[in-house]
Amino acid sequence: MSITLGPNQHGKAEVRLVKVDRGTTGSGATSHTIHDLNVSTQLRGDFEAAFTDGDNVHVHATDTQKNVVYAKAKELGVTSPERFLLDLADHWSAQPWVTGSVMKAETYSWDRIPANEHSFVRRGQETRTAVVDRDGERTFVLSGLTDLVVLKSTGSEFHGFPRDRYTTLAETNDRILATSVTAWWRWATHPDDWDAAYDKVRAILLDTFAEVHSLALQQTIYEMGRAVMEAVDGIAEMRISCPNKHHFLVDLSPFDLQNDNEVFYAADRPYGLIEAALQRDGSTEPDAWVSVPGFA
Ligand SMILES: O=c1[nH]c(=O)c2[nH]c(=O)[nH]c2[nH]1
Repeated sequence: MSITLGPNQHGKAEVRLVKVDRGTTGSGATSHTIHDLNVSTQLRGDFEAAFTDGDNVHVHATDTQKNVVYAKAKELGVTSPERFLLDLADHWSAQPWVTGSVMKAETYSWDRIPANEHSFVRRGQETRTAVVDRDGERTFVLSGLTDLVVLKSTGSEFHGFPRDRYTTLAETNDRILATSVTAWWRWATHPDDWDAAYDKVRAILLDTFAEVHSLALQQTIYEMGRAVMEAVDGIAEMRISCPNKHHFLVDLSPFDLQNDNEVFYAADRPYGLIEAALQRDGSTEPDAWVSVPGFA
């Protein structure tokens, strides 16, 4: 009996690429565009020996394939996913032993937050939530939202934190700030129009995220909650939970390319998790929060 190797391929799956185009508008303001892709590459060709003999002489390492995604984003830009995938396919067709490739991309769409030219909300992501908890005479109403994914491509810094022998994080005065907001707010008095109230809170959360020049996600969260509670009297308390969706600048120097804050690796884990409760006049109703998961 002989066993033969059939079709095979190798590549890098789910390369999370964020490319920021920092163009300018007619008014001279800088208008950013986000290209947010999840790219997977596969190569086919004369690669049997790696499978049958462990001979890697022909293998284009999947790590190299990942690097090509980031380097081509810088060299050629990302105009459309199709154009970008064709560019990747062209690159690999020109390499030895490659006879074919499969390049795939998922693209995530972002809508601009009207407040400025560099803040975005991910399209069609969020869920509106509500809890009514009645116990005898008492009724608590919580409104909320989850998975409100927002990103700003500038206007965020993080520095001044303590350093010791375990600290490696570089200080930055210009980073991407991205998070997925989960927020709850407790009503002390009920609004006349629940839907309008929800829209108002959502809009304030987005505008504040966009407008606050952030020195930490902590500060942004607090300002978002504060702005809502200052604008909407009936809200007595808020709880906000935000993962810090880290975007790491890709080091393109090994490829003799400069990365001017343009090409990022969007890490999905681990992530920072920043949470805060805000109270009007320092008062809280702990019983109201029992059925809301995830907050300390
Ligand atoms: O906004 C931030 N807050 C932190 O507490 C923190 N910690 C970290 O590593 N990066 C950040 N960013």
